Amino acid sequence: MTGTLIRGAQVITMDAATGSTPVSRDIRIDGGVFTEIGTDLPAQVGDEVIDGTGMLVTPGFVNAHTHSWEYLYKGRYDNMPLELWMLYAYPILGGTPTSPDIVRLRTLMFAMESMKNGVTTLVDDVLETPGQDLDQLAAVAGAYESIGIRANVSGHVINRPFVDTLPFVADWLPDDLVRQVRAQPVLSADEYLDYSRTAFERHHGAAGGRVRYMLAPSGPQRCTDDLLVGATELAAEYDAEVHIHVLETKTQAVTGDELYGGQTLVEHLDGIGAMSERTTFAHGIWVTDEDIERIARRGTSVSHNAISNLKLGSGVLPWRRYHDAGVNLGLGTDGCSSSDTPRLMEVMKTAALLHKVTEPDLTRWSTVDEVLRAATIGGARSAVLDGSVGSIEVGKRADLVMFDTETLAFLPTNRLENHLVYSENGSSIVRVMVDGVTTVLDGRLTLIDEDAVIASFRAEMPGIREEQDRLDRVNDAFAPAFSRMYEQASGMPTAVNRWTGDERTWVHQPV
Ligand SMILES: Nc1nc2[nH]cnc2c(=O)[nH]1
Repeated sequence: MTGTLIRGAQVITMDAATGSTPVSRDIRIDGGVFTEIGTDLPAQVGDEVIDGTGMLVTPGFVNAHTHSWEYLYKGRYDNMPLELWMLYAYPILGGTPTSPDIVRLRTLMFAMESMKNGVTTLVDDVLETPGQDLDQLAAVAGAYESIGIRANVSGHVINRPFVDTLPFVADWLPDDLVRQVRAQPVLSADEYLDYSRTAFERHHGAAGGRVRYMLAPSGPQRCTDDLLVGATELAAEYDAEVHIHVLETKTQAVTGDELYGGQTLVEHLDGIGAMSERTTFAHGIWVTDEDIERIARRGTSVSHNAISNLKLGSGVLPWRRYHDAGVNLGLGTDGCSSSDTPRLMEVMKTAALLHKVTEPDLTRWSTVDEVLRAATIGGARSAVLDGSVGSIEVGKRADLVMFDTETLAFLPTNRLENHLVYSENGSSIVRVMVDGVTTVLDGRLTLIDEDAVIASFRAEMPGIREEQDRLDRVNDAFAPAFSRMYEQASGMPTAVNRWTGDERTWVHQPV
């Protein structure tokens, strides 16, 4: 067999000509790339021919921001704002190291659920134990190699004491607890960059380019400036993504005032040279108009993580203002502890609905076209950078999702693109391809034994749960201080809703 020919499908190409409007096309794939797209294409000798009648084919979806390790805590926490939730989900005094076996299993579980939902590329900001264990990173990268998905893996790092990355909290905590937290080891910038160089050499471009390493300073207020600048420079050397959480919560906006003398976190990052077209900001909710202009000017992308932002009560990203400024947006699920799902289609639907509530002027509501763009080429541009994925065009990597439209979700097939975003949840997916290889067929993974993975994962879960219960009890000691800090920060004016004086109005309300 040489190539694959998909005949007579409805195709959302996301190319410049037809965008998100379905058109009838044949698609030929060879050597992992789309080689021909047209009508009445002849099959070549040895081609596998797939009947596309009644099928909708889209580019593979890109999850532009997630944390695979949180798969273990799906459904575990609820009704906590980010700062309190992070205390539990990211144990402040450090968790126990996780074995590479568990890392591999949880990554596979996460990737299985992602890919069955049409995700062909994901940006996995993996948090590992302090010290950044390369064996764990190898387990994550290896899992993605074996399951056939395209992935960026990090390198997530916090290198300032956690209590100093948040406003006020140290004031509320007993001194001995603050001392304990400050005594925790943190990586120096050089240690992180050395680790990252090794990770680049081992993983960047593995599996024919499918697996890439990225740098992931957790947030400007969580990292030293030399680490942020060093990461930006190293990313340029390896042409890799730099992934940073920025202005997810009002508390973080207050932090900017406290740490950077009234500068916003975006101003600070720009001022030290830590923003470029390789940078993606995760969240980007509490931004000023000027921040958005800076983001546009630097060509930095933003990942919109609508469901996680709702679940943690963080706020709503200013979708229309980003579009007005021409900022490239992707969509992300965030981790399964703050969103409970790696299914990007849920984020697509939420993003399409949410911004109809936040914008009173209906000409400024979110559209299906914008959502599909963010879920495909927008996310791809932020993650893969070189334009080789994200749309169905000749020469691009052959990542696609095929939906059966003769299903309850798609019938009566009025406008397929609307059904895709508003009616379908992944249940009509019959095939997923990455690099021209079928990775999901009729609801089953093709490259790994998913039943065996699930069985092993289930066997590990009781021990994992017990350890997390123990850590929760340790972290309970910090919770009251974190709650008070959250309340205090929430009540404060911030850079994004500052009193303007003359006009006597509040400006830039994010919702
Ligand atoms: N939502 C969210 N998840 C995280 N995981 C690690 N850091 C963060 C963060 O800042 N926000």
